[in-house]
Amino acid sequence: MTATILDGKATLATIISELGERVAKLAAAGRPPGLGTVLVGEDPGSQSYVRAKHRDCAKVGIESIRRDLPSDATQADVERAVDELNADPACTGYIVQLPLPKGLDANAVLERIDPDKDADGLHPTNLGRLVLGETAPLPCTPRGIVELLRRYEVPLDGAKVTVLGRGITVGRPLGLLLTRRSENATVTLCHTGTRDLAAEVRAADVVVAAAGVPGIVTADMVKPGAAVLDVGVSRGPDGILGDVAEDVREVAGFVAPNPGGVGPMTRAMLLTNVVERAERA
Ligand SMILES: Nc1nc(=O)c2c([nH]1)NC[C@@H]1CN(c3ccc(C(=O)N[C@@H](CCC(=O)O)C(=O)O)cc3)C=[N+]21
Ligand SMILES: [Mg+2]
Repeated sequence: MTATILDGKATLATIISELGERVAKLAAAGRPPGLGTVLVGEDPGSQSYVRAKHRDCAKVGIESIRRDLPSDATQADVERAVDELNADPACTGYIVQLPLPKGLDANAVLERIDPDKDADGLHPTNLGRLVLGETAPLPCTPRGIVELLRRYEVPLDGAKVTVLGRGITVGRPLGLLLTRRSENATVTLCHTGTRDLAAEVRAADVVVAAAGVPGIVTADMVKPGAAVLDVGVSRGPDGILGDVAEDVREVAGFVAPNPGGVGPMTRAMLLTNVVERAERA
């Protein structure tokens, strides 16, 4: 058996064309959506993600507003950039690219974002709304994972999902999304304290690997036919290394590769959040 590829890159292209009409409507009504990004420092990975996000915006017709700050920017400098985007009517949604350089207080920055312009869904108010089941912008990577599974008709209702990683951008909010009544999955959230990771993965119909440990999910751990989504990003000398070993696709029913799987879906959901923010503004 060889797995069906969950092609995030192709799905991003589809979503970009779907969003075009909504963006045109907003522009015609005099309310064009605009995505802001705040990038601090010179990390090549972060720079390349931010570049890609603005390239996507150009394809959909979303205006781009970039605030690039040097790596020695102070907390006050970053907060000033946030205040400016909060006040800028051309910016309907924005993100602060994480991680911030050492010494900056990311939580204080996230809390300063206007929750109505929070395109990442990472403001504490919006995470709280997610917990409460209220409408809110959803974190992009978890939303992208759910959307990718939906488009490939991978069933979630009643499914056992094992998530590796409890970080605030992926694992923890993903557990909240998947256990909503609309998804109805049973979620096991694994982390460095998990006693028998292989057993937790082996029990799963869907595995989401966001541990950041190259090759931590191996073929012998995967239930035949399961869906395995690789969200791990480690940078090796030859490029991105995912969490999922190459031979998993001989056992799995579906594989979201890395690159080409969940990463582009994260960008697709950022665009979707920005359009939704503009529609609600
Ligand atoms: N405030 C904030 N929001 C984020 O959503 C956020 C963030 N900070 N910090 C970093 C992570 C990571 N992330 C990715 C986005 C796109 C790809 C992506 O498009 N990857 C391509 C390849 C990209 C490449 O080759 O460098 C792919 O997987 O095919 C990956 C990862 C968003 N993040
Ligand atoms: Mg994200």
